[in-house]
Amino acid sequence: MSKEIYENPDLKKERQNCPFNKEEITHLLDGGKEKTIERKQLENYILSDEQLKDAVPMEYLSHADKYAEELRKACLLMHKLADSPAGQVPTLRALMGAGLGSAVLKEGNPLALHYVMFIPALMGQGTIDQQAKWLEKAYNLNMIGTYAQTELGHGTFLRGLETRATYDPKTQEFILESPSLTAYKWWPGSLGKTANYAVVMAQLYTKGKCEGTHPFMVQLRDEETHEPLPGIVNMWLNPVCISSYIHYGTYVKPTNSKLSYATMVFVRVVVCQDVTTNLRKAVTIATRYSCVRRQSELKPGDREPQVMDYQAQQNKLLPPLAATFAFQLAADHLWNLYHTANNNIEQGDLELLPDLHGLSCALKALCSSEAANFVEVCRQSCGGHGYMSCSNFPRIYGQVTAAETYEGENTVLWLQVARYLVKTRKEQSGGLSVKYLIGEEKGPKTVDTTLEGIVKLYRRAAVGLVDVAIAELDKSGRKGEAPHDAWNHAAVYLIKAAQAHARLFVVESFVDSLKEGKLSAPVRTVLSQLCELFIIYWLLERSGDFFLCSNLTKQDLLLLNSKYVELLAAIRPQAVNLVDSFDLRDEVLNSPLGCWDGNVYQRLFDEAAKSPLNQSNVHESFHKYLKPLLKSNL
Ligand SMILES: CC/C=C\C/C=C\C/C=C\C/C=C\C/C=C\CCCC(=O)SCCNC(=O)CCNC(=O)[C@H](O)C(C)(C)COP(=O)(O)OP(=O)(O)OC[C@H]1O[C@@H](n2cnc3c(N)ncnc32)[C@H](O)[C@@H]1OP(=O)(O)O
Ligand SMILES: Cc1cc2nc3c(=O)[nH]c(=O)nc-3n(C[C@H](O)[C@H](O)[C@H](O)COP(=O)(O)OP(=O)(O)OC[C@H]3O[C@@H](n4cnc5c(N)ncnc54)[C@H](O)[C@@H]3O)c2cc1C
Repeated sequence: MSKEIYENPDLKKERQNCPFNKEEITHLLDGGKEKTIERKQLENYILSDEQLKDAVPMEYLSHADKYAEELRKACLLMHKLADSPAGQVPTLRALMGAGLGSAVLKEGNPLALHYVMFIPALMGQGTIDQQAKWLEKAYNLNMIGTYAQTELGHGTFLRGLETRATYDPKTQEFILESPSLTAYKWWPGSLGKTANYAVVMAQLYTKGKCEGTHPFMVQLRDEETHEPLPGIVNMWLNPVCISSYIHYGTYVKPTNSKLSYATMVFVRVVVCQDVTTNLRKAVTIATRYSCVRRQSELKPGDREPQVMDYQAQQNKLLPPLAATFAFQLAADHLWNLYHTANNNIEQGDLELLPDLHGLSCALKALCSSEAANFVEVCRQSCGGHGYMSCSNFPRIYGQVTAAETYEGENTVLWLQVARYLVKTRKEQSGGLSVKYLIGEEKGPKTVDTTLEGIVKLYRRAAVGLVDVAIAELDKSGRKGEAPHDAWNHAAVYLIKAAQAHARLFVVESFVDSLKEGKLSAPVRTVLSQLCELFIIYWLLERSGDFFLCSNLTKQDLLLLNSKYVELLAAIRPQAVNLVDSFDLRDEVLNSPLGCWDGNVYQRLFDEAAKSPLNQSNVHESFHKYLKPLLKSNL
């Protein structure tokens, strides 16, 4: 007799009469039906392996045991690569990020940097000969690498890195040294115990002149014993410069000194997708839980309502739900730009490099900061149970908020974006994503609150805030301030302009994707509602920017507020169906609050029972500490 599959009755009701085809949205997010089939096959292949399951919850292991357990599984995953039904690269991409990878490696992947930065650095900056020598070794895992750039004293200011690589023309060797404590490489993932090689970013000195930061391949540990090589702590020998800038002792300048920063651009691009995956997990957990959880009294005398029926809860969860689509579509556009720019750069055409740098900084800073804020809202929307470690919100939040710092601290990246915007606006020249800055904004300044009218408002704010920042810079200049002081004193305006640019890109990506996409009418309807909700939400959150830069009136704002709450009510009935469309397996969500069946309370109880403290009625510490205290009559 087949066991009746439990489904929480409220969730069951939420799923009845779904007006759109969930699979159509799943395919849209996966990149097509074939990609969905491939993903599901890969998930089955990985998640069915009993050796990849945790015997005990990771939170109850020691630091060293956590490391060992994650390394065991990471190595097992690499052995499974060869037989993966999805092929090596799609499998690696799935295993490195917040999706399938985090379902197995909950504390992090000790081999992530090898694939996310070490190999991309070789591919992006190594010469053909160097790639021939190292790439096969790296792909075959005959070496494990990391990307060692950040030092104790410097992470942001790369021109201030202290590690030096001095070229000795006599021996044709580079001598790498960390001249001070603050020069010690600090933070690189896998550097502590896992990697035996590293791409080390160091200041290149040749003929007594500093030529700036360059990447060097350095062996860290003996390939057999894994012991650190002699002098590894403060002196590294035999590094090799990864790039072809030293010809017979003479330094040959690269076509663009920033090409050595290319690896960071790649990670900024993939981070946008990764934080979006984490946000999808958080929204799914919070939405399903909010339809299972019944609390308080909405209508006097009635049964306790689903907390999702409170407008306040819809206001918490539906904007992040909409954001998952907005960020995914924007990240897809950025990924396409990355490939176009990279192909051009390989042909020596660097024209798109500033656009790629500007946009990757903007989107990485926006998606990571917005996702971190939204994940925290999702956590809070689940009350006390959202605070539990087993809810998975603490881990999801930790992963997303880290992305606000790594790969370029967000504030610093916003200022990079502002530099690019001010230059484009002043020089009236620029590439893809800043066309709106070239020439004057055309059309009437009157406001219409249609979708197109709202997009025009975003464009006005993006242009207007750049002009406000430029006016501040010019004002400081007229007062005789040096450019660097004027820049520092305009930072608040510059960052606002950068953020408005990033929001415009996301809004236009969302709107354009709906225009271009081949969608069924029901899917187009629900995605259009999400799009309109999201762009009004952001406008209401940042209304000051729009008042400053357009003819937006109080009446317009009141109208948009009404439209916003109408959209909350319109989307509410489809919230569970929309998160079901993400097709995130319970193992990927890894949360008793978000499971498909909604059996929340039993799962919470089962999780609590796993705690070592719940294996006995009285813990031994009672007799050691508490009992003596109780008897001490203080
Ligand atoms: C197989 C796997 C595939 C996929 C993976 C799947 C999932 C992965 C998911 C997630 C990732 C998983 C794990 C990742 C975990 C951890 C990774 C984190 C690793 C790190 O943190 S590595 C260290 C990162 N560090 C930084 O980012 C440092 C930030 N600082 C800088 O970048 C620079 O200092 C700076 C840009 C802030 C300033 O540099 P500068 O002072 O040299 O330049 P200026 O400001 O003076 O500008 C001069 C000029 O140069 C232009 N410029 C600057 N940077 C770039 C660039 N990168 N590209 C192009 N152009 C650049 C700038 O615009 C100026 O131009 P202008 O014309 O003169 O104005
Ligand atoms: C989880 C994680 C993983 C990491 N992995 C790696 C890795 O694998 N390899 C690696 O090399 N590094 C790695 N890092 C380091 C990371 O790249 C740096 O922490 C990051 O670049 C920020 O630099 P910082 O720590 O020096 O911060 P700082 O730049 O010192 O930031 C401190 C404050 O100073 C402000 N600030 C700095 N410069 C400016 C400016 N010009 N204008 C205005 N404000 C400014 C910042 O906004 C911030 O508020 C990792 C970090 C984390 C958190």
